[in-house]
Amino acid sequence: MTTASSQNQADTRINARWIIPIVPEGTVLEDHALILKGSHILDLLPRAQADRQYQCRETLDLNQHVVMPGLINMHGHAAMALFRGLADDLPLMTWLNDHIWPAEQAFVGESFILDGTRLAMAEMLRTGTTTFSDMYFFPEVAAQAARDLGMRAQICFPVIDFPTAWGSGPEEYLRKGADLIDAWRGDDFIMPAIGPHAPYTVSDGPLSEVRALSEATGARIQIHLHETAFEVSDAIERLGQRPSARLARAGLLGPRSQCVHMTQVDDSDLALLANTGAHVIHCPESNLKLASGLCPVQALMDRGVNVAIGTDGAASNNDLDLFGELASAAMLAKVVAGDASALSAHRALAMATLHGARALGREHELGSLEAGKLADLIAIDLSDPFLQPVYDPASHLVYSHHGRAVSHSWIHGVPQLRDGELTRLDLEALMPAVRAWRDRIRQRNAR
Ligand SMILES: CSC[C@H]1O[C@@H](n2cnc3c(O)ncnc32)[C@H](O)[C@@H]1O
Ligand SMILES: [Zn+2]
Repeated sequence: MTTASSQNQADTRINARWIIPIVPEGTVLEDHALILKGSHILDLLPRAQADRQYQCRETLDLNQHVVMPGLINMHGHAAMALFRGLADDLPLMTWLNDHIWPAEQAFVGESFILDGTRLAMAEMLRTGTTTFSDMYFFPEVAAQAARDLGMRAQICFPVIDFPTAWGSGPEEYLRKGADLIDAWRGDDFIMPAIGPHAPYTVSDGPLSEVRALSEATGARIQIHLHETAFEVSDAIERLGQRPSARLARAGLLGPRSQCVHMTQVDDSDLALLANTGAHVIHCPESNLKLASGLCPVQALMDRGVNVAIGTDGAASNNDLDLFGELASAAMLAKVVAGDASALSAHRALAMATLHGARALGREHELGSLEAGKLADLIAIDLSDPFLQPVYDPASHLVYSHHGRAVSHSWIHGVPQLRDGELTRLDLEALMPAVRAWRDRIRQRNAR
């Protein structure tokens, strides 16, 4: 007989209709319980066994829900949420040169970053993201905002050849960035990283400083790479080599590198990525909207390249719902590979969780529901009539679902979303600031 005193003590027990732990891939557990203690997952086991083994402070019955690891949005520019819908239906270089960079020059500053990042974090939390990667100006402000809220974030400080509101050029960016890395060393939530913008905006000198800083500190490097065919053909014409080859020669491709977009991939690129252990971050909706191109996800995975997923900024997507991104990714992968079995629903879910954790170098503690890992998880309510009947919850999560059905989330064991309501961020209180930015930005555009 089990007595209360022989039971293990824990904080939270979640009884879920389905649990998709991601590891082993393809698994759907029914009528299991997840046990949380402090910031970690203590156990994942059948409910009857949990009754015998654990006494928990609180128990949550999620009988119409799927529980899975929190999503990891591996690429974005969070504060660009304030530029959502500002410049649509344009190709990348026109969008950047004629619209986005002038708007950033006019408006980006500390308060823009704080308000925009908070708006983006609210949307990401509401749609199931628990960890995000950001590459934007005033990264110290974004880092503090994420830490204050309790979201996990890789914060990539920008390196770009021209002056911006954040600094006068690469030398200052790298100096401030090294301080950022020092400031957050050892933090569980904030992972400072280096964000050289793209091969066409960062020259060889700063690129070699980026490599040196990454080698000295272990910081990851995230870069927009092979986003368009023009980027590649222009580099071949001007420099006589593909951007991927230039980065490899500069020592920038390796297990700490995250290459964002990769819509142009030939055999030499495949070999470079596979041989160096660099990660690819796929942003399907941004690639579609800017007509940039299509990433050959299945071919990359077949060669053993780790492919994670990101939304990019809300100005080129135009939302931060990673579940929507997964639907786009899964369907595009099939067309690109000419194979309906490419990027299955379960593999897509792994791409948004475990593969992101791998790119961050935190696969041992994030990205799957396993005892000993951090308690970053979400619940999705599948009771909606238009999600019936349920044969395989993974199918609905990827093909039939949108992020608004996410009902609960925990990060580091702390509840962030309860019955669809954010617990630690007052979205209503943020709205006046968002409207004020809209008015200012609209006024300038009307001139
Ligand atoms: C130097 S901070 C980041 C910089 O990148 C710009 N940006 C946003 N989306 C994209 C994209 O898809 N490709 C290239 N650059 C992008 C953003 O506006 C910032 O200026
Ligand atoms: Zn981007």
